[in-house]
This record gives sequence, structure tokens and C-alpha cells, in this order.
Amino acid sequence: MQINGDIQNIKQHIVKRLEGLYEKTVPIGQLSTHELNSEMLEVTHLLGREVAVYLNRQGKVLQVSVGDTDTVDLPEFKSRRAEGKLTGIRCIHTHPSGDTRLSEPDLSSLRRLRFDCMAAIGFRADREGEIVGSLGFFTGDVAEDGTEALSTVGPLPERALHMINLTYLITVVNKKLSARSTKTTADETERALLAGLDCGKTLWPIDESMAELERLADTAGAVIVGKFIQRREKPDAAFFLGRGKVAEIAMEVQNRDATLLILDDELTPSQQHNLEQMLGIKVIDRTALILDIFAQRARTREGKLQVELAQLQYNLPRLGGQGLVLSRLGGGIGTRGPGETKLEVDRRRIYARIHDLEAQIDAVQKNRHLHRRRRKLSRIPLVALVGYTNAGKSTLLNKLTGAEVFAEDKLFATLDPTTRHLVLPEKQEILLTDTVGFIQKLPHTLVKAFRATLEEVQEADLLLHVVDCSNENYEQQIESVVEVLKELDAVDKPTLYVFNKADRFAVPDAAPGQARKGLTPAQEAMMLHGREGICVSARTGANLLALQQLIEHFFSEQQVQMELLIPFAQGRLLTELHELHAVRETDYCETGTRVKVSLPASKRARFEPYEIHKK
Ligand SMILES: Nc1nc2c(ncn2[C@@H]2O[C@H](COP(=O)(O)OP(=O)(O)OP(=O)(O)O)[C@@H](O)[C@H]2O)c(=O)[nH]1
Ligand SMILES: [Mg+2]
Repeated sequence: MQINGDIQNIKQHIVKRLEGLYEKTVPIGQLSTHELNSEMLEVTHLLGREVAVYLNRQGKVLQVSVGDTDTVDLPEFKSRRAEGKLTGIRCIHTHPSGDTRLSEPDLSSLRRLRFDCMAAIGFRADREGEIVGSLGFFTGDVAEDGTEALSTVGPLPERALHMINLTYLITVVNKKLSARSTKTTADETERALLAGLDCGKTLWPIDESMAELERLADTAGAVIVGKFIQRREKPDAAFFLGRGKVAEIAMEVQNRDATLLILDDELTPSQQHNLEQMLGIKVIDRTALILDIFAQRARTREGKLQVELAQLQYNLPRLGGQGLVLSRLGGGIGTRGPGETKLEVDRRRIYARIHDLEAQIDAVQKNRHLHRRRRKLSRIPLVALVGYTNAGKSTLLNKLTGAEVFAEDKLFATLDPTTRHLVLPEKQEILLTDTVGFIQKLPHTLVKAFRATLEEVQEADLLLHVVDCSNENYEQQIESVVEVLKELDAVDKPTLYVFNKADRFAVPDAAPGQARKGLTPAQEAMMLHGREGICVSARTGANLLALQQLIEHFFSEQQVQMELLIPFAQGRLLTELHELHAVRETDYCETGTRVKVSLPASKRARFEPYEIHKK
């Protein structure tokens, strides 16, 4: 390793010690170490001249030099200078005089070479052996004279210097510098790093979960610039990830110019806060990401109210931590509300807004209940499409009913339920409703916020669980959907499985040139695995008639038990019941005829007004 500067008259054993400085390393984010400082100062003492080391952000010594810092020329460093930004290299040097204040030449080389920072160290004059130092750095602002402003601190004890979080400092400064050199706008594309934890005992393989996170981030409009997976028994209480991994990510933030870190799991407010402090960029989790997508996609008034409520409830405990994000670094994913609005950041106003939103949702919900009552009276059973996001629910609804619901190869294309009337081949009428797609790790707050929308599911007489059977994780997706259904108390509803996208399977034994698409009956049976259902293709229309027949069959087969009191004036109803062969027991009382009936589920709503409710 070469020593920079004039070393001709230096004794060999001192040259050796200078060379030894190349072996020293410094933890990422820390200015220097006591070991490095003392060695530099001892050599300085032997030489009577300045010693300087140049370190990169990984804490590796790139160059050692003797002589004053302004005469060192570091050609290879200059080429690294990105427009407007810091070089990624810092200089630590000794002041043999013991006065560690930064000199004019020090500051000018800091400015000229655009170092991350410049430090001068020395022994404190009055106390033998104690090391002190000063630090100079760019602030990212413009000084009054139009030059880049510099700031200096010190002399400080080395302990204090080592407590400065360099990563954070550099990120904030770089952010300011690049904001000035290129005009940035609030909706500038986010450059996201993704990170996930593999605890080894989750339902989903971590790779799959990360791939899904990537699709979510893409849907939200971010560019993915890096991915990290850490294997670890359980999350770190303070940082969620281990410290080493956080340091590694800190480096990537610099190298890749990332503006956002997205974690695959829910973070506690303090983990989020700590990570932001360490990394100097915005940190969000899967939940915030999903909320952000929902905010962008909600169309109906009710949808918007629900998303905003969920976002505010999510943000409330995080406000302290997000101060940095929301106020200083501003904008982008995680700060966008539904519509044009940016999310409220003032705690008091949030409380007021939450209150207001809840009242509005209540009102909307009352209105829906009215509709529902009316619909019940219309006697038409309700069938709800449920399933993992992107399974093809909307496509299926469109194909079956000729509706024009937005369907797209993006996650969460649908947020607002759409209901359509459908007459099945044998004239059974149903109402078919499309719902928001589910996803693994669906935030609890969101299920709660979307309760009103998801009431359609709870009210349904039959669920069609749509599955994208071309997705290799379809079994896990089914399980995740079932988890959400449990949360909605809808898991025991009668369900038909609709294995969609069957067209993606080529028939293996199709004759050459006859590349028929579809599933063989054997494959179909294997997929359904005992579940009641059918394989279809919403795209090609294959098997959709059979699906409709299956639904019809369900309603004609399904028997419900009821006890009714039919007023004498409504004798016509009694006749109808007899025609259905539904009557099991008859009893007469003062007000009418009491009957115990067993009738097709499709007729339940018709007779519900006469039902006797047992206490
Ligand atoms: N190959 C194939 N693609 C399909 C089929 N059905 C739907 N798709 C595609 O799958 C993607 C998702 O379809 P959507 O209907 O939006 O799915 P969804 O379940 O409503 O999704 P969310 O609303 O996001 O929950 C779209 O690109 C569809 O074109 C199918 O039968 N075969
Ligand atoms: Mg949809």
C-alpha cells in the first residue's frame, strides 16, 4: 500500500506503521475509532508532521498520506464526484500543534474535494492523552455569499465525535444537495429498497412474500432498487432487522440513492422511528404500502372515507417518528391520502378528522342497511365473489354479467363493491357482487375499516371463492383468504371454489399444432382436492356455463329450516309453500297459520318477513 506524500526521509519502521493504518476499519456510520485515532496521533508525534487517512462509507481506509491535507491530490476521488453530491469519502487528519480547530486550508479542501466530512484530531493540551477533534461538513444549504454552506463543530472529546451518526448526516445533506441540483417534485418516483425477515415458520416462503411486496411497491409507483432478506429467529425489538443488516442497508441507501425502505411486515412505531433515524430516509411497512395503494384506488365516497380513516388510525401512534418524513422529507408513498389531499399531520386535527369520518361512515352505513332491507324484500339471493387479489374476480363478474368493472393486472384493482343482477340458465336470479381482493398479512386495521364494504360478504347467501390456480402459491392464497373470512365471521358460509385462469394450462397430450389450453379432468380434480367447485377461465369463458349451473344447483338444493306465521289474509303464500313441498308441520293460532318449513335457500328472503323469531 502506498503512502501519499513525501516519505523519502522517513524511517522504515515509521513507514511500516503508516502502512499499518490501511488495516484499520471503522464501523459503518461512525466517524472513526479510538484505535485509529491513537495510532495516527502516535505516528504524528514520531514524525512531527500531519498524517491523514481517507475512508469510504464502509469504513475502509482508502488512502494514507503525510503532509498537509491541501497538498494531497487524490485524482481517483475526483472522478467519483456525482453532480451536486458528496463523494462518499471522508478525511481524518492530525494537527501536530494540538489545536484541532479546522484551518482555512482544511475547509477549502473539504469544499474542493466534496468530502462527506473533514475531521481534525489531536491531544487536548491541558490533559495528557485525551483525544479531541473537530468536524467540518456541508450543510446542504447555500451561504449568504452564494457558496455551499459549511458547518463545523468542536473541539469535542472523541467519544462525542464517535456518537455522531454519519449515515444520517450524509443522507440528509445529500438529499438537500440533490434537491437543489435537480428540480425535484413531491411526486417524484420513489426509489425503494425492500426488506423482509425470514423467521422460518410463516405460511409463505419469504421469497414469495417479497415478490408480492415488490408487486405492491410497483403498483404504488415505486422503482425497486434493492432487496434484502434476513434470516433471524425473531425481529429485533428496536430495529426489526439486526444491526448488521441495518448497516448494510445504510450503505445501499447511499449507493443506490434510495428514498424509501419498505418492510414486508408490520413495524412498531418505535422500530419505524429508529430505522428512519439510522437511515435518514422514509421507512414504511407493508401495511402503509397497502393503505397507500388503497388511497390511490378508492373511487366511491364510502371507499375514500374508509381508507382515510384507516390511514389516520395507522399514522396516529407513529406521528413522533414520522415527523421527519412528513415534514422535512415530505410527500410520496405513505403520505398520500385518498383524492387530492395529503394526510393530516397535526395530532389534534387528526382526532377531529377521525371523529368526523366515523360519523360520515355511520351515515353511509345506515343508508346501506336500508338498501339491504329493500334487497331482501326483493327475494333475490346475494352471491359474493371473494378471493385473493388479482385472482380474476372482476373479470369473472364482467364476463358473467356484461358489467364493466375495472379489471387490471395490478394488485387491488377493485376497492369498491359492485353488484350486478344475473339471471342463471334455469331462470334463477341472483345478485352477484364483486369485492376488494384479500392479501396475506392484510392489515387488521384495514379489515376493520373496510367492514362496511365487506358486509356484502357477511350478508351473502353464497360465496364464490375465486382462485388463480395458475399461481403456484394458490394453496397459501386460499388459506390467507380463509383467514380474512374468519375475521369477518364469514368462514362458515356456503362456498363454491372457482379455480380461475385454467386457460393458462396447456393440455399435455394435445396433438401437435393443436395447442388446446385447459385442464384435464384429472388435474381439475387434483386441484379442487375435495373442495366443492369448478375450474374455469374467465378470460376464454370456458366452463362458465357449468359454473352458473353449479350456482343454480346450489340454490335449488340448499334447504333452510324456518318457522313462519302466515296471516290468514295471505293464504296465497301458504299455497306457494305447499307447491314447494316445503311444509313440515302446521298449527293454527289466532293470528294466522304457524308452519314449520324446509325450503330452498333462494326462497328464504321471500318468507323472512313472516319468520317467528325465537327468543
Ligand atoms: N389468463 C387469464 N387471465 C385472467 C383470467 N381472469 C382474469 N385474468 C387476468 O388477471 C388479472 C386480474 O384480474 P382482475 O379481474 O382484475 O382480478 P381481481 O380478482 O378483480 O383483482 P383485485 O380487484 O385486484 O382484487 C387481469 O389482468 C385479468 O385479465 C383468466 O381466466 N385467464
Ligand atoms: Mg377486482
